Amino acid sequence: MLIDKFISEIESKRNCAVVGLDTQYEYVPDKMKKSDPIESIWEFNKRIIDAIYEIVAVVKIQIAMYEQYGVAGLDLFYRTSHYAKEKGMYVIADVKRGDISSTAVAYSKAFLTRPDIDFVTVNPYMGYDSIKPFIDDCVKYDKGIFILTKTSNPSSGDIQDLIADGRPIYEHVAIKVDQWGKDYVGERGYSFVGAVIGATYPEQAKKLRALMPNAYILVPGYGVQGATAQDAAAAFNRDGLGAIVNSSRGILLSYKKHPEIGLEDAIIQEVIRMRDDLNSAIRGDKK
Ligand SMILES: O=C(O)c1cc(=O)[nH]c(=O)n1[C@@H]1O[C@H](COP(=O)(O)O)[C@@H](O)[C@H]1O
Repeated sequence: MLIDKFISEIESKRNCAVVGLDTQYEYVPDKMKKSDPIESIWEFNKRIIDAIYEIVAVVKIQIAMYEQYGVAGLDLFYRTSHYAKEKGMYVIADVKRGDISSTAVAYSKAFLTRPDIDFVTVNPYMGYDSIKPFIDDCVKYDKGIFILTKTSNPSSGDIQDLIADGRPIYEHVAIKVDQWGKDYVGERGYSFVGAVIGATYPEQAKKLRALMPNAYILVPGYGVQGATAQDAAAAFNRDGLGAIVNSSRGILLSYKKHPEIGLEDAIIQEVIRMRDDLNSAIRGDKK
C-alpha cells in the first residue's frame, strides 16, 4: 500500500518535513526573474526540487498559487508535480476539494488517477458522500487523502470549534476520519485516510491524535505561521510516526535570510535545520 511505502521513505530519509511549493512570481529571486512569470517559477521550482529530493521525501503543491496564473499556471502545477515525481518524491496536491458526489467523482479523477500525484487534501464540510469518491479512488489507484480537521488559521474556530452534542466540531470530524479510514489500515498501522491539523493548535492536536490513532496527519503552520517543532510534535504518535510537517514560505524564502550563500545552499540549510528541529522535538535527537 502507498501509505506503507510512504512511511518507509520518511524513515529512510529520517525526515518528516514537507516542502510546500506555494510558489509565486514574487518569491522568485530577482536575479532569476524572467519576463515570463511562469518560466521564472518553473526554473525556481526545478532548482528547489533538485536541491532537496535526496533529503526530503514529500512536497506539497498548493494549486491556488498556480491557478492564479490561469491555464499556463495549471500546466506549471502539473509540470512541477511530474518533475518531483520523476525525482522519486511523494507529491501532495493541496486542492482542498469537497462537493456533492457526482462532482467529487470528477474532482477525484482529476488528481488521483494521475501517476504524478499521491495524495490530495479534501474538505469534509459536505459529509461522507463528498469524501467517498476519493476513498474509492484511493483503493483503485493506491493513493491517500488528508481531511481538513482542525485548520491552522486564526479563524479556524469560527465553525470548527462550535460545540455540537457536547464536543467541538473538529472532534466530530476526527471521529469520522477514524471511522472512514478503519478499513484501510496498512501493514504499518496507518490508514490512507489521513487528517490535517494545524501546528498552531497543539492542545487540540493531542486530543485529536488520540481520537484517530491510525490517521496520518498533515501538519501545516510550522515557521511563518508561528508554530514551533514542539507544537508540531503534538500530532505524532509514540512511534515517532503518524505525522508530516509542512513549511512553505519558510523554505521558499529562506534565501532572503542568507544573501551570502546561493539559493540551493540556503534551501538545503533551512530544510536540514527544520528536519533536525523536528527530530529533536519528536524523538529527542541531538540537533
Ligand atoms: O491543507 C493545508 O495544507 C493547510 C491547512 C491548514 O490548516 N493550514 C495551512 O496553512 N495549509 C496550507 O499549508 C501551507 C502553509 O504555508 P506556509 O504558512 O507558507 O508554511 C499553505 O499551502 C496552506 O494552504
